[in-house]
Amino acid sequence: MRSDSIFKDDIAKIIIPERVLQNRIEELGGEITSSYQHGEEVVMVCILRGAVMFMADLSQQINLPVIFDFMDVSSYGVATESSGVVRIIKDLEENIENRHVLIVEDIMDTGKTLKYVVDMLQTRNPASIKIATLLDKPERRVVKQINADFNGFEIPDEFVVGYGLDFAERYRNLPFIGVLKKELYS
Ligand SMILES: O=P(O)(O)OC[C@H]1O[C@H](OP(=O)(O)OP(=O)(O)O)[C@H](O)[C@@H]1O
Ligand SMILES: Nc1nc2[nH]cnc2c(=O)[nH]1
Ligand SMILES: [Mg+2]
Repeated sequence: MRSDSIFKDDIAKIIIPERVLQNRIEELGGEITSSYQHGEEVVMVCILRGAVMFMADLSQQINLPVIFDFMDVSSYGVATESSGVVRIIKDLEENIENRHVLIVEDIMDTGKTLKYVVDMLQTRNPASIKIATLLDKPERRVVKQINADFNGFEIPDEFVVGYGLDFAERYRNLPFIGVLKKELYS
């Protein structure tokens, strides 16, 4: 039995069902593939932990040689509001100098996490940096100078969970994006 059963009483509504999510990821993979030269190697940088599901599914839709790497940065802790202080918990293993980097993120909210990551990776002189985010909450943006090159869905300002996104580390294994019942976190 899948994870939807155990958590079904905690979810107020499903905003992106599994099939819709997977169809869009397939499209994104196509867009990303055609944005690079044929056969160009791409270092996919997954921002732990939220982007794990998206990285796994998106990478299978990219028809290019890809390298996996992982960076762990965290700004939320167990809260639903960003602290604004981004911490690096794990850095990349790869040297990205002169290589094409695709940052893979689950959600752009205030934009602070991505701004921090992009600025830091830029100092390592990659050939290019592009950003793929599954979700974007444009109403919440604080850092204005950052935009995703590829985005799956624009969503309203609601705290979402599932498909990698957590609340207090739970719900990451749901196969869809949903909104948690308010009484669980307020
Ligand atoms: O645009 P921002 O306001 O910076 O928010 C977006 C970031 O917040 C969440 O990560 P979090 O720091 O909660 O860690 P996690 O990925 O391990 O859940 C999410 O996965 C993004 O990385
Ligand atoms: N789980 C979760 N993490 C976030 N980080 C920034 N916004 C969100 C959100 O809506 N849900
Ligand atoms: Mg994250």
